[in-house]
Amino acid sequence: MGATTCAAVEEADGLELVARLDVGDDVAAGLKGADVAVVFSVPATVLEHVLACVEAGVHAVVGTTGWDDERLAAVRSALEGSATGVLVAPNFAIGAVLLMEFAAKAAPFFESVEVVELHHPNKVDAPSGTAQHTAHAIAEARRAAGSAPIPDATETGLDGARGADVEGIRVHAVRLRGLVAHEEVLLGGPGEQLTLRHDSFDRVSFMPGVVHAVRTVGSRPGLTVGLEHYL
Ligand SMILES: NC(=O)C1=CN([C@@H]2O[C@H](COP(=O)(O)OP(=O)(O)OC[C@H]3O[C@@H](n4cnc5c(N)ncnc54)[C@H](OP(=O)(O)O)[C@@H]3O)[C@@H](O)[C@H]2O)C=CC1
Ligand SMILES: O=C(O)C1=N[C@H](C(=O)O)C[C@H](O)C1
Repeated sequence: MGATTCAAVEEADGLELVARLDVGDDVAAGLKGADVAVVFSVPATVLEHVLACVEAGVHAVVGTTGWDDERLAAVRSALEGSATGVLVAPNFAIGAVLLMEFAAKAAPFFESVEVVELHHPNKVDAPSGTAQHTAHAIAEARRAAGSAPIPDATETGLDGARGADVEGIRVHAVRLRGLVAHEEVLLGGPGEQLTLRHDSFDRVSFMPGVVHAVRTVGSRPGLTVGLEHYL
């Protein structure tokens, strides 16, 4: 993602690539002269990198996954009283953002909803950040609508066979050579099924969203989670 992002920024009107940082580089020194940093590193170091951006007053567009409430709270707290903006977006593909919105809209109308994410086998985290964001959006929509719990989604007694439980939504992770990044949301009711699917066949699919975020983050102080808030 780092290399694809650098190429996209170099091609984008009005943007200038001022540095590329990799493992071992001095992040604080690399941020000098930058307005915005784009972060696609690894879950283990992403918080440290984002806090370095906040400390330097550099806006951050963050694609790295593996976030939890505690780490997001640390970013929020570092940003208090600051004009700096941070966007943490689990997926920059416009189609994936729309899939999440469509899934949340449809979720209260079906008895059962499950999420299947499918990725290349080099992915280090599971379930994907996108699948977790999707499950949270579905759970929130069902709560708001007063939907009943999904049958057979919690306390199944079938550990390892029914995927992860994310807020009462079952999320399944497939890792397969040849795949890039894909997600399906399956919604079932008596006698019918709705399937929503998004496929990223190439990493260029994330670039329009990344470039839009780079152009927008400076006008959005504080922490934003999800590209949908910038569209
Ligand atoms: N939000 C979105 O739309 C997308 C998000 N992602 C997420 O982005 C992240 C990166 O994905 P991807 O590019 O495929 O993964 P890669 O493994 O290809 O890249 C990770 C990069 O981080 C570097 N890195 C590792 N440790 C450090 C460190 N301590 N400091 C700085 N850099 C480090 C790696 O360097 P080296 O190779 O030298 O180890 C590598 O260049 C993942 O969390 C993934 O889920 C991916 C695609 C889209
Ligand atoms: O690691 C990946 O490749 C991807 N990671 C993100 C995620 O975890 O959701 C976004 C996309 O699915 C590609």
